[in-house]
Amino acid sequence: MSDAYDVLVVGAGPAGTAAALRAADLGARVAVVESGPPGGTCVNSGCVPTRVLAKTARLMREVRTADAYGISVTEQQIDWPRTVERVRATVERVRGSKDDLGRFAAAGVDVLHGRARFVGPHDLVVTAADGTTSEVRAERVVLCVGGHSRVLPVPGAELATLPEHVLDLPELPRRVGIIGAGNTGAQLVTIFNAFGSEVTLVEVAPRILAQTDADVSAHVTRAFREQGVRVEAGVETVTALERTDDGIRLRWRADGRDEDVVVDAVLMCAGWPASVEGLGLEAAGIEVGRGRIPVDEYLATNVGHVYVAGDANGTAMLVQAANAEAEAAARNAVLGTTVRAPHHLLPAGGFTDPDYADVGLTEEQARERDEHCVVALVELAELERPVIDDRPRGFLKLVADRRREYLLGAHAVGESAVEVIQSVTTAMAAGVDVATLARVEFAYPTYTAAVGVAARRLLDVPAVR
Ligand SMILES: Cc1cc2nc3c(=O)[nH]c(=O)nc-3n(C[C@H](O)[C@H](O)[C@H](O)COP(=O)(O)OP(=O)(O)OC[C@H]3O[C@@H](n4cnc5c(N)ncnc54)[C@H](O)[C@@H]3O)c2cc1C
Ligand SMILES: NC(=O)c1ccc[n+]([C@@H]2O[C@H](COP(=O)([O-])OP(=O)(O)OC[C@H]3O[C@@H](n4cnc5c(N)ncnc54)[C@H](O)[C@@H]3O)[C@@H](O)[C@H]2O)c1
Repeated sequence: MSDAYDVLVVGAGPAGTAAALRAADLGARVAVVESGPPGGTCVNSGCVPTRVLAKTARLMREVRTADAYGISVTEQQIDWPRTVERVRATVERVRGSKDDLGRFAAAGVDVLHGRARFVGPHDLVVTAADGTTSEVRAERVVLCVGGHSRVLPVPGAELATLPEHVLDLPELPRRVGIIGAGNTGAQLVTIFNAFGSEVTLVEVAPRILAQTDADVSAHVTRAFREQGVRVEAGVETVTALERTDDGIRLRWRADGRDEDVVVDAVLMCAGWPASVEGLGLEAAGIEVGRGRIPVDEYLATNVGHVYVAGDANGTAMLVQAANAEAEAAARNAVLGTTVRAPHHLLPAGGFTDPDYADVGLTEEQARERDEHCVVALVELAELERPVIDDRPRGFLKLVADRRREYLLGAHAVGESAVEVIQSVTTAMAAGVDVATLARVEFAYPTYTAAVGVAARRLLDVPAVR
């Protein structure tokens, strides 16, 4: 005899947690199945640990320049076991403060610990860690299974460390090879560079952070190179990893030549396919795409009663997207399929050195739609705060329509880039026009003041300083 639910949610990361709580809130009988600790990639091996490492990296950089402020610090060295301990303790604290299990209990959501697998369109089997199984039946299913790092099909791939296992490195590697310069790879560059490791970054796309605005990507590339990082973008492919006497040889081909570097650790950050292995999608007739579970605009799969929210549908792999999609998927699952996936404004950024962030269209995308769109760029060095803080490098770029009325996108690189972009996002979400934004007073001295200067520049109004 199997338990029966109105809605079964698979996965308790950001998407699954939001979907289960919303579905329960709408009156459904809900269960969530999770094979690991609650919080998913974000809390346990993604955003949270990476953010703590980014803060550690920031502290290292600050300590290196402390002398200029008259602060003498004699030894700057990473104690890797203590760093790892700190990260793990913070993950615990975040899990505690989120208290997902407590929130599930309060909302009446049943939690089934184990791995879920479809055995029919409405039937799943949950296998617990001790091997015991239970059967579950559900009217509707919301898959929030997230993803995992892609392992490249190259000889020696097993020698690489995946980003989710970085904390398992036995010691701080003196030399690090990083494959892939998406958000994960770029953040790990900054972390290990600040920790004193020699870093080589290998990327197949013509530029690093290929999804960001081209000027942002160029700025971060320049900064990485100045910091001593070897940046190899536009390579043909990584060909092999080989064990050597004193490390791992990372081989790749570029411009028809074989290149290599010997390092102590290779971090493989080459993509993030959906976790569909062992999920039994075929038993439910659910189609799988390349590394993702395809959905329509309502987040429904080809099997109408199964929805996918979060990383697993491969649209926008960010916590903010997971939350918004989960809300829509839960409503569709409980109330009928009427709500479209909300993907309009998604601010995002990376905690590198320098930070970068964006929202909306890149300049390139905006020009493809209308070559007469208007762009204003403010260098951070034009403002006082970045100069005061010794952080004068970077910029904010605003992209507006040809009538200079509405913002289409914003791109920032430099100190506090993510927070600056968040303010622009708030204005965009509220439909604030450029003229209104240009009249807003910004507190002095702040990085966000760049928004006002850029808005005035879009209107060709000289900045008063
Ligand atoms: C290194 C790194 C840093 C990141 N930093 C940021 C950041 O700063 N900001 C940001 O917005 N995003 C960041 N992300 C992305 C963010 O982590 C994801 O977008 C987010 O976690 C997606 O949530 P999700 O619920 O879709 O999937 P996940 O968080 O991956 O959760 C999926 C859950 O499903 C469970 N599961 C899978 N299969 C099954 C099954 N068959 N049965 C039961 N349970 C199952 C898994 O155990 C997991 O707990 C980062 C990602 C990485 C890798
Ligand atoms: N701060 C953040 O918001 C944050 C941080 C980390 C990850 N994430 C999200 O998580 C998801 C996964 O990120 P990711 O960076 O792990 O994956 P990704 O898919 O975004 O980037 C992978 C990179 O690896 C490169 N690559 C692929 N094959 C390669 C090869 N053979 N050799 C060299 N390079 C190769 C790709 O061109 C790409 O640039 C993304 O959607 C990302 O936005 C977000």
